Amino acid sequence: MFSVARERREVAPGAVHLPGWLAAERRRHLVEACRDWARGPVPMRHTALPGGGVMSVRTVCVGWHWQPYRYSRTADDVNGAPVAGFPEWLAELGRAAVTAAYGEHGGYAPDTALVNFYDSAARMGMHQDKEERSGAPVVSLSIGGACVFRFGNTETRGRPYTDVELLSGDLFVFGGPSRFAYHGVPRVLSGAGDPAAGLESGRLNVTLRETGLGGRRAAS
Ligand SMILES: O=C(O)CCC(=O)C(=O)O
Ligand SMILES: [Fe+2]
Repeated sequence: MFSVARERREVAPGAVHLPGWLAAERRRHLVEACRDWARGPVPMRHTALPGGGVMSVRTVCVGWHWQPYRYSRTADDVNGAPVAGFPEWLAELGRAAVTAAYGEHGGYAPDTALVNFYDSAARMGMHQDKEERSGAPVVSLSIGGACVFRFGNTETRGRPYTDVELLSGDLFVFGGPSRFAYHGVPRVLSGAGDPAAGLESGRLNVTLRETGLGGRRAAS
């Protein structure tokens, strides 16, 4: 079969795409962890938006709970439960990811993860990740069906932007001058999942961030 080589690419200054970074074993482990987090103490749900709608992706958070547009330790817009602890292995994975992107991790200490599940119809509009009080990079890990990831600029939701295809195992890190760039997922391209990683259908995306909000909550 003819295949197009996918290589490391700096999409914008500080925004790096590393195709196929997560090996099968790590993908499997991450899928299993996401399944555990989705079971509770806070269930995976469609986040309610202030305008009355809901997001099409389903989300569960680790370390800190994100709701539009703040972080808290309890899932006040879901069931009020304390969010699952942020495990050390996930922080280590984040440091390895930043090192892979930039050559060093600079003491990266992520303390929250947003786990998003996309079915074939789900999408995410252009937004900034800006509730964090830290300029540390965002680490984005994708597993499952391919999607179009749109990475833009820090000024507007519109052009210029670059559309990147994210496949299972891809890493995307955005920091430095790109940390507060608008980005989104205009469409999912495949509902195939990643059966080798234990994901039968859909797409999982995990973003790691430093909230800058205080001490880490240890996993129990
Ligand atoms: O699903 C993705 O690739 C991006 C997710 C995202 O931007 C977010 O959770 O803030
Ligand atoms: Fe985001």
